[in-house]
Amino acid sequence: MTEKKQREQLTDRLFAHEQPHTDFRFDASVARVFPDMIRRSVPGYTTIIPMIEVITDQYVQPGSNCYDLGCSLGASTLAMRHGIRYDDVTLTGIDNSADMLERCEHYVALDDHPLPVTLRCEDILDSRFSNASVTTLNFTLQFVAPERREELLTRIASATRPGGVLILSEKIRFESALEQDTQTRLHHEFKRANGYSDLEISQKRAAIERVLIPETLQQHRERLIHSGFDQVILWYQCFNFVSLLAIKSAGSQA
Ligand SMILES: C[S@@+](CC[C@H](N)C(=O)[O-])C[C@H]1O[C@@H](n2cnc3c(N)ncnc32)[C@H](O)[C@@H]1O
Ligand SMILES: O=C(O)C(=O)C[C@]1(C(=O)O)C=C[C@@H](O)C=C1
Repeated sequence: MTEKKQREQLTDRLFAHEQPHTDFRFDASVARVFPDMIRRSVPGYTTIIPMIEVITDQYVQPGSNCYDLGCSLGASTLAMRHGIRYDDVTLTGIDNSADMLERCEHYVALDDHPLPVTLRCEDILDSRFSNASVTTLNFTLQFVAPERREELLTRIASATRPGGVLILSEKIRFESALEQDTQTRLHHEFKRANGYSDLEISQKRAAIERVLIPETLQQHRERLIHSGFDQVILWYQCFNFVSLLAIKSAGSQA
């Protein structure tokens, strides 16, 4: 295959032609174009990934476990891997899409680093966590049913050591209708600037509507505290996409 053909195959054109509505799924066709899709769809994604390495480096503890939940193709997993400077730390990536994990294995193998990465195909609602120092949910919680989110965060918080963290990145919504409209318009302009057509933007919007349920910043903050984290810091925002750092203070019970 020519390089041009190869590039075209990896470009997200999944919503380029008019098609009947189906809910968005992380299937083989999405897995194939995912790096291109997420880079062109999520403002700040290309900043957040390298910062996950910086944050991991700051909070990882020797002899602990690190988790990347909803790891997709492993971009956030590999960022964590490069931030881990102890050889007695475990790093586990979990995703319930076999199509995503199959490609993730390939990217992990290509990444030249001595720390082993364990990949597990399972629903994070069924996963067990223990002795955690850094856990990442990079644009994953938004796909979990809202009524199951608190129980998941509570299990993560109670498995987190004192001084450990959760990095939580999410698409958010706004209480104010005016801000919601402005931020949504700016997000769509970002997509347009990245080459998506109006048809692609509107068909993708309809496909994710019932699958990706955004909440407000305040809902996230309050639930993280209620789940057992002691401090929540907004460390990144671009339009309606944010990343939070939830910290278990050094004095709290693990
Ligand atoms: C937007 S992607 C995450 C991107 C990735 N963390 C990164 O930084 O590139 C969301 C991922 O979460 C996974 N996912 C959604 N719900 C899940 C669940 N309940 N259990 C496991 N994985 C889930 C999806 O299969 C998908 O791969
Ligand atoms: O909100 C959108 O338009 C998106 O495309 C966002 C988003 C995400 O935030 O995960 C949704 C699905 C794909 O995984 C890539 C990006």
